[in-house]
Amino acid sequence: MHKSGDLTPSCQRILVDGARRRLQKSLTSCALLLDARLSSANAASLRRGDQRPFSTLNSARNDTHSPIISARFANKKLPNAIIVGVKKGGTRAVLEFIRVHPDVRAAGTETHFFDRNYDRGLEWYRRLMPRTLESQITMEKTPSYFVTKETPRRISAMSQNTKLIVVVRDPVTRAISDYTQTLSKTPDLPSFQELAFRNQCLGIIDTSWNAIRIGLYALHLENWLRYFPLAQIHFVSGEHLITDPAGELARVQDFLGLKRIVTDKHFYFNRTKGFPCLKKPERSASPRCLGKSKGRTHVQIDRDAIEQLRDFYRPHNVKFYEMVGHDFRWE
Ligand SMILES: Nc1ncnc2c1ncn2[C@@H]1O[C@H](COP(=O)(O)OS(=O)(=O)O)[C@@H](OP(=O)(O)O)[C@H]1O
Repeated sequence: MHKSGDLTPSCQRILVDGARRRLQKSLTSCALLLDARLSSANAASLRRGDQRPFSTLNSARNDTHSPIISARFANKKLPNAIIVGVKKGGTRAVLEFIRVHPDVRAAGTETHFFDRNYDRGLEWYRRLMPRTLESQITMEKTPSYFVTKETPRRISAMSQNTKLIVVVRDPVTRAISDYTQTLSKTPDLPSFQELAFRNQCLGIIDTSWNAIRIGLYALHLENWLRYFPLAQIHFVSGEHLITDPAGELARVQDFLGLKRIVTDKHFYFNRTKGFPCLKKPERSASPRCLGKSKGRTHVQIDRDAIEQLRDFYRPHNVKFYEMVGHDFRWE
């Protein structure tokens, strides 16, 4: 056996590093084993219908398990900020752009926790989140939240401090984008006009059609303001997001209390795509644009129908501008 005094400093370092690696390895396998045991215990508890809030479950764990386990579990946090809408507003772009920031980690897929999966409980939701350091914020995006009646109350029950981001876009263009997406999945869909109007000659809009209803931003916002102050909701212009992504991202970073790290240096305009793209997305060194379903060519809608929709939305838009204190200029 060596005595450390017999060895040169570089040999000592090699021995220390080796010991540290072995220790690290055995701690990791120990933690993985316990992690697996806890996962199955937790799955059993969820099968039993254990719907206790996360804080209760977590503190129960902390009572009985080692600091290694607490650390492993503590690093999946419930989101601090959520992009709650609007569908086809540019929500994917905002999430992909903001997650370039080193202090942001995000769930990749839409969780639909607060609208479709609420019964699964907060622990299920937390598990969908990425692991984060204490200094990092956790985010997710599910655009349907903005128009789901129960969502504001449910998010405020999780945390009244949750920061909310809404990407808004001209409701007429948004409706056409929404229709274009549905048509791509359902080719025998009735025409846009058939769905948008109860009576096109009389200019009567069918507000029960989701593609129309989602664009009534003032109406939906009223519901959010019952649970959150306006200052806790940040609105991104879907139009500016395309023409000036760095400008919009600067405001998003300010709102989230982050240093402005995502800047114009992160974007380039891809002429083939016709949209701004990232030079270096999260965890990748090569440039990337959003997928084919983002930035589709829209179905052509006749001018009269568009004018009628503009007339319909105008008072709703004005009300929305007044509520948020910003004119988005959808004319
Ligand atoms: N950089 C960049 N690249 C591609 N697309 C961009 C970008 N910025 C904003 N957009 C706009 O995002 C629209 C899709 O919005 P969402 O991501 O919210 O759609 S979804 O609700 O998640 O389906 C999508 O709508 P369509 O153009 O109608 O396809 C885009 O206009």
